[in-house]
Amino acid sequence: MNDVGKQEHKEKKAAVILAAGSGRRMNTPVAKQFLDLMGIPVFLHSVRLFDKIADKIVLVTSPDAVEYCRNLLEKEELCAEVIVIAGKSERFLSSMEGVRAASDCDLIMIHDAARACVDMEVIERSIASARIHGSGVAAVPLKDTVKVADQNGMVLSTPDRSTLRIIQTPQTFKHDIICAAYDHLNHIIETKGIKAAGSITDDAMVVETFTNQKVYLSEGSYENIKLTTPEDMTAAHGILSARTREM
Ligand SMILES: Nc1ccn([C@@H]2O[C@H](COP(=O)(O)OP(=O)(O)OP(=O)(O)O)[C@@H](O)[C@H]2O)c(=O)n1
Ligand SMILES: C[C@](O)(CO)[C@H](O)COP(=O)(O)O
Repeated sequence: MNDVGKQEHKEKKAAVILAAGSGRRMNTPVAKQFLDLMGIPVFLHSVRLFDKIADKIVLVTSPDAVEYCRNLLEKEELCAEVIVIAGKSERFLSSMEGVRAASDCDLIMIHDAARACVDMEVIERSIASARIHGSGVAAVPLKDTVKVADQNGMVLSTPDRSTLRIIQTPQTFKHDIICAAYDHLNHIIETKGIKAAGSITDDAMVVETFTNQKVYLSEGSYENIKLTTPEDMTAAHGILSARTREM
């Protein structure tokens, strides 16, 4: 109870874990989120970690993998409420499904299952930023020089690197912000068709484009790589093995 005698509202946190992609660039017979990484499927690394902090986990996977994931997660001793739902053809559509399923929560953390090396510090910083600013999008400064080039490989310009960030997940938002953003996007798709959505590569972009809310970055980690091409599996194995040795 607080000092005016009202029941304190306990913050409810959801983790939406996106695992419905086809992993085209990994070029393996099994989609990358189901590949073995240190003895367990890639997506399970994120599920186990977010289970330490989330009240609810929404795993979004491909329609033909829903049963497989449900069976696998039933055998895990997870503390959070866990639901497994089917994703869609684009990341932002899978995310929209996940956000809907998590809409009973106050904070919604959206995370790529392909970022299996995320750590708790990154997650906590993303949550802390969302509590203060409404959003916390994990990001790191660029280490390399970036150039804008034309199709012939001729350099057009060199952007000021200090203004650029590499964007990761988790991307955490207060409920009202992310739900309003996806509701607006859904309305546009329903009225104008999917092409009107344009090219959306992350959830922050949905908030930037379809609300007047500012998006805030939180400190990510250079170890929080996205498993995209085959050499990323070797790197992830190295990162996770080093952590196991440190323990
Ligand atoms: N329709 C989609 C596409 C992607 N994702 C998820 O979003 C994350 C980031 O996407 P990306 O790394 O691009 O995965 P894929 O789309 O699977 O990879 P590719 O573009 O190489 O096919 C992944 O965890 C992926 O499973 C999803 O849930 N639904
Ligand atoms: C959301 C994301 O992981 C941020 O880095 C990324 O934009 C999604 O991956 P994609 O390769 O653009 O689908």
